[in-house]
Amino acid sequence: MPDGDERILVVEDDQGLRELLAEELGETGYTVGVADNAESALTRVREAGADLVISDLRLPGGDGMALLEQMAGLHERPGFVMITAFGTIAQAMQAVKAGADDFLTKPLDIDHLLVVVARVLEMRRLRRQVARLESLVDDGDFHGMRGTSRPMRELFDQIRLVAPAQGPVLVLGESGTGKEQVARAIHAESPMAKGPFAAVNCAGIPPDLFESEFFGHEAGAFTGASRTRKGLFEEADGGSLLLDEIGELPMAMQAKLLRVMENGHIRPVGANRERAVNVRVIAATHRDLAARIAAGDFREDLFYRLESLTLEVPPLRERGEDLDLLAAHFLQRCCAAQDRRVQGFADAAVQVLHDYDWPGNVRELFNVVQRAVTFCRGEVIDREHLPVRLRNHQPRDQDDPSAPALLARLADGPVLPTLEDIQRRYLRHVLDQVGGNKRRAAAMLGIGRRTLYRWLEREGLATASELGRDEPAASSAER
Ligand SMILES: Nc1ncnc2c1ncn2[C@@H]1O[C@H](COP(=O)(O)OP(=O)(O)OP(=O)(O)O)[C@@H](O)[C@H]1O
Repeated sequence: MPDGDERILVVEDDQGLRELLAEELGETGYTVGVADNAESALTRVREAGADLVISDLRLPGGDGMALLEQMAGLHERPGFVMITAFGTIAQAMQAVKAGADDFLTKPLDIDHLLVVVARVLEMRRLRRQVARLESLVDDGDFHGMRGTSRPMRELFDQIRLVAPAQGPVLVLGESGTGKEQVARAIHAESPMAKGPFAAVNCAGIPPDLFESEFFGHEAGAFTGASRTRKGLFEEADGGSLLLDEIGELPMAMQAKLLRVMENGHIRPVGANRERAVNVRVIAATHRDLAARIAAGDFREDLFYRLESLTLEVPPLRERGEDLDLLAAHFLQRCCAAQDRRVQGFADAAVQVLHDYDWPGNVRELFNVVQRAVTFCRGEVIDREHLPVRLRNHQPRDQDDPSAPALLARLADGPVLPTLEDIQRRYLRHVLDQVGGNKRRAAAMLGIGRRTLYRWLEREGLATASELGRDEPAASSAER
């Protein structure tokens, strides 16, 4: 029995038949709309959507076949049942060939009609379910993270590798790249998956509360501690604990954290005994920890304890086709949340999204799509629905007035250099500019560090082992 959620549009110019069909279908439990010509039917489906269209083959203002063709071009194509006159079986077959799900001949047998309607709607539900499941596989859904680009596939492989291993994991990446999602995926792939997952943002804890947040406290341990409270390590016992923004942890807490990670025991504030805990620590940061160490803000010993399993989450601008995939994914999510039916992005909007460099990464993209869905009143997100900062953004090359001058300098000999020559010279130039710092060089070139390593090795500018030595943040998983 239908629950009224399924919407059927009856397109019929014969008023008597139209009303009869609407009544029968309505009484059966469907939500029914009507139209008496092809044009208004199309407008209705575009604006309000429909799960099934039942249309007469002959209609004023365009025939049912043309309507069928137009429906096929819609993003969410409704099911389609064609009504033909008795004795026009050839036309009915033609309609099925053109994509109609079934046909009915006049005079209509209402019981037969209801069986056909139920079957077509059921088929449509199943088709959508299959498409959804296929998209989960094909769209590279890895524990809620979407990505089919090479850097993301590599990241998923690395997560599968580090998850079963013992020991802490360090997750590096710019803000909004999905570090917390990566931590959840590590937990889900690990032997501790059935245990709890706890997360804390170290930047959000007042310094005097750190110890009790991490290790808990006994009742009366300090003013305001009226009851005994478990700390994060006990909450995460048997599972994983994400320490987000680890770079913000005060030095004194870093020493205590290191101790717990080494001996697996905590002592709640005010307790006179230690307790054993079994927690997988996952630390994340967008900070350059090597620079924090150099500035005296981060303990080197803690860093070395954390960095043996390091994962780097690539920035969105290095993920190529994932931008479209994520935009479409967020569009679907936002439409569902706001109960809207926006079909997609106009070419001009896609261009703007691609020209932008996404400093806020995936989180920024989500916010942009959410805002666009709110501002867009029609079916398609266009340029004007995107924020001004995106529309006014100049792609990097045009941005840099020195680029033509630099190119001229690189190519200033009597013979024009090859592209490889230019690449080699440009690499040296960028390395000079950043004082040999490979992390910054990679960021400036807009490529991943491993790609930079490959280039440098190929150009004979360094060997793999040399490259590893001055890069404390490079992971074993990466090399
Ligand atoms: N690959 C992805 N697929 C789908 N959603 C994603 C993906 N990566 C990130 N997100 C979403 O983007 C948002 C930001 O992700 P997350 O909080 O994990 O980033 P973060 O790197 O931890 O951010 P911060 O540095 O600010 O702590 C979340 O809403 C998350 O669900």
